[in-house]
Amino acid sequence: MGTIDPAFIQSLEQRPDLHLPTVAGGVPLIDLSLSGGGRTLEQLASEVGDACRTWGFFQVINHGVPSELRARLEAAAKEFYDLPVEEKRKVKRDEVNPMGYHDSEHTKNVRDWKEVFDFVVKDPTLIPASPDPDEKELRELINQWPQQPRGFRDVCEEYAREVEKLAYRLLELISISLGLPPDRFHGYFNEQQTTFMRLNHYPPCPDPTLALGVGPHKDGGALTVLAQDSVGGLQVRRTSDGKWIPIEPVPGAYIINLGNCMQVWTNDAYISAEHRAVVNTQKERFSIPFFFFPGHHVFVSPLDDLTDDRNPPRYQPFKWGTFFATRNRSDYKKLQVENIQIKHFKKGQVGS
Ligand SMILES: O=C(O)CCC(=O)C(=O)O
Ligand SMILES: [Fe+2]
Repeated sequence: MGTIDPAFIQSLEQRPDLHLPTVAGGVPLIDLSLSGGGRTLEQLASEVGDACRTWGFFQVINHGVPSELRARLEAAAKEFYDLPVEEKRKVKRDEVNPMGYHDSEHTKNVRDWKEVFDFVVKDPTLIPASPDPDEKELRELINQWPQQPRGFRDVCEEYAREVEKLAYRLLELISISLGLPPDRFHGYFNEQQTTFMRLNHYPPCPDPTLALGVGPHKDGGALTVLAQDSVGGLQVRRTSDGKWIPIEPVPGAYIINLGNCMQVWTNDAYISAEHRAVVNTQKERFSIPFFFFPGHHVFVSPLDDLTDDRNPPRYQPFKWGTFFATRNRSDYKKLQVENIQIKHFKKGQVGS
């Protein structure tokens, strides 16, 4: 094994097992098509609900996103990452504007073995000017587009529009599975959403036993729609026993995982599961998440419709914009404090 910069080295307990066995009965694969007539909408929603309760992760097929569009985006991402680093740094993100190219992201204060390109789906996107909970001023997140490869911006925007449709559909299925009206969550998104997309590139790593492509974390928003390529490397921590379980690539499928907001809205009925990505010595790997995030003004708290005296709210309300702005600051550079987490809003367990 080669040597790597100490900034990438994970603590002993976080170092990955690269050869996890495939498990039977892993993360469910759900067919979203109802056209065969085999199932009702309610039955489909109930499959989704079971996956959200047990895993917080599932994969979907027959999802409606054109495979040709996904292939074009994947090709554009590869072309972008093949450019010389000086070219990519022309659209480098900075502390003021977190959109663009970035090659030194930290998850939980250890550097990730990856480079990323981020763009917001609604351009510009408004967020609070600072992470201060009393901040009244807003600022704009604005996309930075590279000159090369040609057509990069168009394919990114076209893809985002298609995946957004899938994200709303999943939100409806989740609502139905909870016994709520299908559009129960829609008002939190619309034109004000802070959704962004990321093109992840994980280069081969000389010592994948020490580093991680992305360290263990939970996604922040409502849900993530993730395209992974055929290389593999994503692992989810199973809540029943804390074991890391690999998510096998299924050609053409999307991985759906719930974020922190959905766990809070459902008062812990549905799980926002921890996950990470391992790297390898041989192959570069690409993945493309769509992070479906509410508007900055949304106060996130357990839904009234899902709580009562017997199931009282487990979280204090928090403002999404403040949570987002705080997260963004802490993954930009190594901080001495833990990144903001929903457990910090859990009633009676502050700091646990
Ligand atoms: O690369 C992957 O499969 C997962 C990426 C991920 O979890 C993230 O970007 O939040
Ligand atoms: Fe993630």
